[in-house]
Parts: sequence; C-alpha cells; structure tokens
Amino acid sequence: MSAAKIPTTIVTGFLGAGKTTLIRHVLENAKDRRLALVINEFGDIGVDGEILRACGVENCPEENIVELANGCLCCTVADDFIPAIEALLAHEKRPDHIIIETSGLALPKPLVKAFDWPAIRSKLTVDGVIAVIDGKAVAEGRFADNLDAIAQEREETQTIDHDNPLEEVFEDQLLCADLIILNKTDLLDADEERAVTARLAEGAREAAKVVRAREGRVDPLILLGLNAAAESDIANRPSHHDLEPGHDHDDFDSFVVALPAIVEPTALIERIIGAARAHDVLRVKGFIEVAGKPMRLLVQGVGARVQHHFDRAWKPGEARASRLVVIGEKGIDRDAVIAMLSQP
Ligand SMILES: Nc1nc2c(ncn2[C@@H]2O[C@H](COP(=O)(O)OP(=O)(O)OP(=O)(O)O)[C@@H](O)[C@H]2O)c(=O)[nH]1
Repeated sequence: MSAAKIPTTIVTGFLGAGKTTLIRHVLENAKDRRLALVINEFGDIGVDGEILRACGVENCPEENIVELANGCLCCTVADDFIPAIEALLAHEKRPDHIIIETSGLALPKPLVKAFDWPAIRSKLTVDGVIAVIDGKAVAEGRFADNLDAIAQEREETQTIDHDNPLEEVFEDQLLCADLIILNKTDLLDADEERAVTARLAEGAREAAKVVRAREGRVDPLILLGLNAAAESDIANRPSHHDLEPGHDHDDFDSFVVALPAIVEPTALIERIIGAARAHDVLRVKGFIEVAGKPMRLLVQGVGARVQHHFDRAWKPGEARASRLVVIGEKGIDRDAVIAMLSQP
C-alpha cells in the first residue's frame, strides 16, 4: 500500500510577527499528532530551533526538528530543503504532519513550487500556507504602501513594484496565504484592528480567511487540515518576483553581536531599544548570560519593542555565550549598533 502524502503547513510572516510563538502553541496543543518541524532562520544563530526544542513535547521529538539556519529557504530549496525532508522521512516513524517555519524574509512561493517537484510531490502536499501578521507593525505603517494603489497597479500593469523592500516581502507572504493570522491583537485598539483587518483582506487572496490571535493562540484544528494542496494552485498566488528575478533579502543585513555576561538585564534592554530607534533595527534575538544566574536570558526585539525572560537553565557543559543576532535593512550601521549594544 502506498503511504498517503504527509500534509505540510508552511508558516510565513515577516520578521518577528510571531511564527515561532504560534508553532510553539501548536506543539503544545496538537498532542494527538506526531509532528515534525523544519525551521529556517535568516540570522546566524538558531534561536527559533532552541526555543522550540526547549518545549520538549513528546509529539515532536528532537530528531523531528530540523534547523536550516543562516540562509533563506526559498533560495536554497534544492540544496537544503529537499535533503532535510528526505532525512525526516527516513525516520522509522513517519510524522503525521510537517510544519515549516520560513525565515521572516523568505518568499513562500518558491517553497510551494518545490512541492510540485516529483521527488516531493509524491510524498508531501502543502496543507496550507499560513501568514502570521504583526498587527501592530501593520498599524504603524511598517509595510506601508497604500493597498488600494497596489491593487490598481496590479490591475493596470500586472506588476507590483515598491521601493520599500519590507513591503515587497510582506505582500508576497500575504498573497501566498491560505490563512492569515492577525497576531498581536493585544497591542491594537479597536480602530487599529478594524483598519488592519480591512487592509489584510484587501491585500490577500479572496479565499484567505483572517483569524485574530494573541501570542499565536489559535486552535490547531483551525491551523492544520486546511487541505489546500497549494502546490496545485501556484498560479493563483501572485508574487512580486513572477516577472523579475532577484530576491529581497539582498536588501537586508544580519550580523551577530557577542557580549560579555551582563549584570543587569534592564540596562541591556534599554541599549537595544536605543539602538533599534537610532538605527532602525528590525529584529534582535538571542540568549544572554546574566552573571550569577543559572538560567539563560532569552531576548527578543521587534523594532523598539523588546521582551526578555529566562527560558531555561544552562545545561552542564553548555557554552554560556551571550550572542544577539541583529537584522536591519542593507546599509545598517553595523559598527554603531555593535558599539551601542556593547556599552558597559
Ligand atoms: N505583544 C505581543 N507580542 C507577541 C505576540 N506574539 C508574539 N509576540 C512576541 O513577538 C516577538 C517575536 O515573536 P516570534 O514568535 O519569535 O516571531 P517570529 O515571527 O518567529 O520571528 P522571526 O523568526 O525572527 O521572524 C517575541 O518577543 C514574542 O513574545 C502577541 O500576540 N502580542
């Protein structure tokens, strides 16, 4: 008997939108299914994989978590993605469902296309593309272009061209989605939420539903089992890059800042906020050693909104390195950011 295709969910969404948070919620609440994860990050440090491994849930054992750090899955489909999937399928127990977290800068469409390749098509199907949206970032105009103007341009010229690289990535992710999670609703007032919902509905495919969420808390029954077979529906998922080659993450830059152990988290958080404001840092994340503490400090910044908490104890023998990955637009003043973050 030939095995049924394994449903695979692609989770897309701009840097810091809440993809890892959403996946963590799925891991903790879909215990009836054996899950596998493929996690792709733009920066050099595998922070998302670390966070998800730290959940330690039985339905997603460590061997089922594959990390593809330092790259962008959409550009390395053949080199990285296919071998990762083959390795997952080689395990004795096949996963019931695979979840792929793409990097915040990845375009989902090339990945969906890979599911149309014979080697993958016979084994997997794209159950759905889920776009996680940072509602506050949209409300603040982070990806601003007037969606009416975009729709009109698309109608008139069949192309969508923007100066703002953030917007192109955001738009591509939205246009590929079967389901849109409007996340961070706790940061939106009623007017903002109405406006953002309307903009998402305009920018997305007609079939895509918008579901509101806080901390990615959405019932896995809503997220998994969409049966979209997106690989057979690629033509209906327009992209900025359909007519022009090239990829937007050339417009972004990432680097790692190594720090000594800190004494006081608040002072570091203030420095990160200062650097984010002064140099338009898009994303900061990493683990920090706090002198005298047995736990590692997880630091997460999305723009100037920075959160931190101790996520788990350092393991015996584990290098207690303090490293933050920083992502900004190309041309970000790397030295100035490093100097600001490194101040004693
Ligand atoms: N206020 C608020 N913060 C949230 C919510 N969901 C996630 N966050 C925070 O946003 C930050 C980024 O969340 P992640 O889940 O790491 O986002 P991501 O999309 O995986 O980020 P990248 O993989 O770096 O692109 C973290 O500090 C989260 O705690 C939410 O609903 N409300």
